[in-house]
Amino acid sequence: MSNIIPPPLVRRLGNLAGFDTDAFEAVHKQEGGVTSIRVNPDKPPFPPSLSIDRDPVPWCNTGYYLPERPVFTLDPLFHAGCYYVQEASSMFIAHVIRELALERQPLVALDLCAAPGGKSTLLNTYLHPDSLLITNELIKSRVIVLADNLVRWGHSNTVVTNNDPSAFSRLPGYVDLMLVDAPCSGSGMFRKDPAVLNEWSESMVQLCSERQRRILADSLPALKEGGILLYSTCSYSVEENEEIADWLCETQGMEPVAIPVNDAWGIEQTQSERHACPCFRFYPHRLRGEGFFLAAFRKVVGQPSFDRPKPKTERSNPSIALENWVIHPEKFFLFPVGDDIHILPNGRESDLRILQQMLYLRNAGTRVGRMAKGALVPAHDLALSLARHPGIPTVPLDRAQALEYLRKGNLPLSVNPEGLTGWVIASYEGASLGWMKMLPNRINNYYPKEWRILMDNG
Ligand SMILES: C[S@@+](CC[C@H](N)C(=O)[O-])C[C@H]1O[C@@H](n2cnc3c(N)ncnc32)[C@H](O)[C@@H]1O
Repeated sequence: MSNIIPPPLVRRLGNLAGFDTDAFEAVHKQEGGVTSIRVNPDKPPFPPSLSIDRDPVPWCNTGYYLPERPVFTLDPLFHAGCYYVQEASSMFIAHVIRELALERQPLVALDLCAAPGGKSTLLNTYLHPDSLLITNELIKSRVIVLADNLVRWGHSNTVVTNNDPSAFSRLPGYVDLMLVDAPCSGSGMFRKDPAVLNEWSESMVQLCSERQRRILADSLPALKEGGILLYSTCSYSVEENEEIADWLCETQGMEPVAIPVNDAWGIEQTQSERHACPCFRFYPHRLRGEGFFLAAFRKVVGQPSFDRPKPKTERSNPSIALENWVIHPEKFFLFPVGDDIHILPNGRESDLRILQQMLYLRNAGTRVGRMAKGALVPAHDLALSLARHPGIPTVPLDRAQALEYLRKGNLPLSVNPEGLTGWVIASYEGASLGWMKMLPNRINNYYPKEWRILMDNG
């Protein structure tokens, strides 16, 4: 495996103001990259199991660098959605949201290329809690991972879709905020994943640039006039970055949006050639993070908007009592998906109907469970949801027991000294891992078999 940065890429980057070829090449020869996590502020606890040296990511107040890379699979809090392992540069989106005051009011947001969910979970945390997040992934196998990661993160105001970007043109002017974290040639990941180096070529950059334009042109009708587009890649190539920024201004009715940043962070600010769009480049020799690019835009062209049907009066379905399962059930409406009951925050019923008509939905809101013999059989998703009722009995497990639970193993009756019966939450350091059913002579482990960990303690 070669660790030599392709000369055509270095030559091209060498022409950019502020680019230091020697430092860039030197950092790619160093062993190991940077490990960072973003904690979930809505879930306890701040992960004590990770020796976080409390070295924060400068542009994201929930991001932290770790001194080394632990085996995350063996940390129960990782499975509980208490944090997400995310490359630090990508967390810049938290800063962008705050600088553009996007968290001030509820938005309809679309994360178009979303799997595995790093930026969607970030949007869940940073957008106004009454927002609706539509998180989309084209590739079927990847949308499963995306949906699982969002279940772990625990927010109920999210709809996961599995569509080609062109499907969103059926929803003209529907969204206030669109994030396009586009598939790219991946040069920003050379240090983290040297295998990407062998796949890189100039023709691949060209292909990616064409695909990025296609993805944007196909989906941008969904952004309303005045709406914000965040465009990002993990490529260093100007063809996939600044040139796309100029193309957006020239052909898609977008104007650039400036974002103030702290110079001490080491983020390189460039301008696109023709429209002087402010662009942000993250270089691993300038800061603790991998290669990343972001630019922000506002739609200024007139955009016909989707004719939304008048919302019907929305109310919870009184025939199913969720009082003991869901906190503030009056804030949600219920809807069936097959045999399952899901909840979505009130006020989003018409959005759900529209999205169900126009798109293929992989998940919507929080799956609460299904009725059997007049009682609710709770879904795993509810166990990880922020909407779960805090009064549900909990059985605290130590680390070894928690890992046994996550392997879907058998737990001894001794974990239940209080003799609880029925459905209980298996918890670790205050965080919910999933359901157990306490029977007089045994404990049934309801951890989903497709989620179970296959690793030994190591
Ligand atoms: C850079 S990754 C997204 C990473 C994600 N935003 C995150 O933060 O975790 C780009 C995604 O685009 C998807 N993709 C690939 N080809 C695509 C296409 N033609 N249209 C839309 N998305 C595509 C890939 O499957 C991949 O999940």
